[in-house]
Amino acid sequence: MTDHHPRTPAYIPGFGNHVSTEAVPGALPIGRNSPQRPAFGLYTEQLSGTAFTAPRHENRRSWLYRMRPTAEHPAYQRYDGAKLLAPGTDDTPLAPNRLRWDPLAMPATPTDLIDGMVTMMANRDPAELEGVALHVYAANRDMDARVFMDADGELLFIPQAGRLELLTELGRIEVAPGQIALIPRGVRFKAMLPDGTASGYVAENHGVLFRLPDLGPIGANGLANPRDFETPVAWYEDKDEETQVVQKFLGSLWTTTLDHSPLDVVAWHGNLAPWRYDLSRFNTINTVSFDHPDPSIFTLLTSPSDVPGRANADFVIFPPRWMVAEDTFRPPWFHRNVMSEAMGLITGAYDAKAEGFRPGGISLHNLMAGHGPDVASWQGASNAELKPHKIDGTMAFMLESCWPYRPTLYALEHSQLDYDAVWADFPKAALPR
Ligand SMILES: O=C(O)Cc1cc(O)ccc1O
Ligand SMILES: [Fe+2]
Repeated sequence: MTDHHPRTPAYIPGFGNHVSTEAVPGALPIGRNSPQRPAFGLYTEQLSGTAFTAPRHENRRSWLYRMRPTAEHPAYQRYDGAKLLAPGTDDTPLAPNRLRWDPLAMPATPTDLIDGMVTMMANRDPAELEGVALHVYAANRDMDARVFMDADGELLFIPQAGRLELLTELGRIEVAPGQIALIPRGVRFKAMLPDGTASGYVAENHGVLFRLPDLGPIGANGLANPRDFETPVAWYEDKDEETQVVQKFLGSLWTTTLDHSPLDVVAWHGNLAPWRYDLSRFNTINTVSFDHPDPSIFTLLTSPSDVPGRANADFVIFPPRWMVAEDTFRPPWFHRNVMSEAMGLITGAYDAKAEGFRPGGISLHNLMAGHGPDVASWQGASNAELKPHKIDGTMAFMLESCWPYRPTLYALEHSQLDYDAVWADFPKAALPR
């Protein structure tokens, strides 16, 4: 067995670039994708992220040069672990209530990332190639001799505590709380836990690939800048050992066993690849005059739907920032949104919720649910002296979708009791007599 581990992973900067990378000199064919006899007897495989015929500016695919073809595998059988991952959502009528959850507890027994994932909510059927799911994970064991792969969508990892080392077919990514990482649909990977334990969120996108939002009048720069995304260089392991593959396909989990590690891609080229991004690089833009802009100003990634301007999913962050608005109620306003809002908190406190929204927790405000500042935050912001103030030491995110979310049965049974109470007893306005 050889483990090709230079000490620190190396990365190539840029978003959606056409990358060429080889872990062994001479492994990557030059000037053609599919030579008659690839170097060293490697196998050529194209991995598509868009239809072959997608317009050029949308088209995403990579060519992999691997030690064995992915096609060589025994039949998949149902996987009976990870009982809380992708169990399907509850389809009894869903009450239009606002919901919130405390962080997931660390499992009492050794549990790896696959078995430590819990699906909290989802919308649409993955087979429709639309919608998103939000999962949380809490794990305390490396993925040993097994890999995961999701045929249902790309996976956006949002660590909350503990680093992850994601060993993927296309390279190694280290990701810490405060960073995010994306693994494209279909890419196999295993997660190692350098800190022993790790917890966080995973946004699963069944729809069109996440991309950077248009910037409109903001101009050519700002928000997440393309050069801050980092794609790993080629890396592989040469392991002739039994390896279990767990696959999520059409909302269910399946497994097969290989006699080797499928993380055996020695070289690849293309523009479909994993990446990581440090949230502190986000160039946050906001008002310097008055009023609280719509949260779309904080969009880091978007997955459009077929309706212009109405996202299948927007991934939005709420980073540290200066608040300077004059004569303005500065936190989020009261609102009812036709889009559905799932939120998580990576660290610190969120400016619309004085307490109860904890790092690692989740809130859900589905379409048309009245929400906004809780009573304590409203009181505080209404009476605050409006000098420049830095919201610091915090990072929240929102996975906003045009499709209403349905919580899983587990989520419905584990939500906070009486979340509604945070909006109880606002004083009535007093009109002039
Ligand atoms: O509900 C929320 O907290 C998210 C949110 C934040 C904001 O600044 C404006 C609107 C909005 O939905
Ligand atoms: Fe909201």
